[in-house]
Amino acid sequence: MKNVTLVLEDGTKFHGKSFGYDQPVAGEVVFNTAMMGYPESLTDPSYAGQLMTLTYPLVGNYGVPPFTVEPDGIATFMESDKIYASAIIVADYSEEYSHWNAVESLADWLKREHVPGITGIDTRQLTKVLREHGVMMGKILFDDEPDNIPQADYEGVNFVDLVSCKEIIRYNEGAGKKVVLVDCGVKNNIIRCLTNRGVEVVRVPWNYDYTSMDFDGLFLGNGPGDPDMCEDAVQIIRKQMSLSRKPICGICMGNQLLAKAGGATIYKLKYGHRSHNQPVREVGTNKCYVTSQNHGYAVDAKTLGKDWRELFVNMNDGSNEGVCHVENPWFTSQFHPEACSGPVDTEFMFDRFVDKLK
Ligand SMILES: NC(=O)CC[C@H](N)C(=O)O
Repeated sequence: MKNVTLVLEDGTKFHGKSFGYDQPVAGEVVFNTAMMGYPESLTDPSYAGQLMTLTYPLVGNYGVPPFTVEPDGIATFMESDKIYASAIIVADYSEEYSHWNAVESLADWLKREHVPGITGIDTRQLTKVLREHGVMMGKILFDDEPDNIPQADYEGVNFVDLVSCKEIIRYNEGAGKKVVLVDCGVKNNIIRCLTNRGVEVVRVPWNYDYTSMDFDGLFLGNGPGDPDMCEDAVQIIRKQMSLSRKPICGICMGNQLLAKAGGATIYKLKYGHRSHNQPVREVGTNKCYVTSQNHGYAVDAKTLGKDWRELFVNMNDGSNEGVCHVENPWFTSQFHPEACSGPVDTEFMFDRFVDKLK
């Protein structure tokens, strides 16, 4: 195992060992406090451009599931077709693994996909630094090589364009109600949650103009990076809202894009929400849900358009967790009701949406 150093933008250094692909890398350093779910998180396209730190200390002990594909072309156990995170940072990589569904080790998977992984990092201390300073850019450097990689850019990069599908993909063709799914970097479980409810899904590229297509509802998926880079998608949503009252639902990036289309502005959170235990209250009720999250930006609820209101609020920091239109069936969540990984308490969001299609 080669010696490596994680160098943060402010000069803070953490020393560790490489257990993945031996290659220096730069990106936005973020932390996730979930206790499990590394196969799902690594393949979540929303992690593109990020070095993913896990605070749970023991990682790798349940290995990696196989990349089998279902008849509709979707991976059975993964959230997309490859690893999207730029690297993984852990405290204690477990070389031994054991799980009924594991076919390889995390190290072998990272090497095969050319993704760096480092271990021996005090990830809880690293997280404290990120929480105090705010999210930072960083580099993983090999101690026996000079630092010859540029610092990465995060803000100002259109990651959605890099990860979105390039052509229309159809699932459950002819099944019944037809849903246009805007792919900003959509996770497979959003597609599964829709097709399992008997709807046809037409997955379109993030900037595709679907407004003249024949469909029953619009679904705006998750995706990486700054939502302000997705102005084209916002314009198309606005056009759709001016044409019809068809149901619209959105998740994460989808919340941000719909809120933007309704007039709201977005800001960057100090250090993002990435975990399985974010408490969220449904506005106007005493119902609190435990949710899975992965986002670095948030909707500024004070700027919501006049016919819009907050649907969910984060009980830790009061940030927005979803919006809805006061009259039309347009509603979203900032959290991930599809979970994968994480709690499934809020899967009812898909039921609410499919119900509205009728
Ligand atoms: N998972 C997502 O869709 C994240 C949305 C956006 N990229 C953010 O970080 O806030």
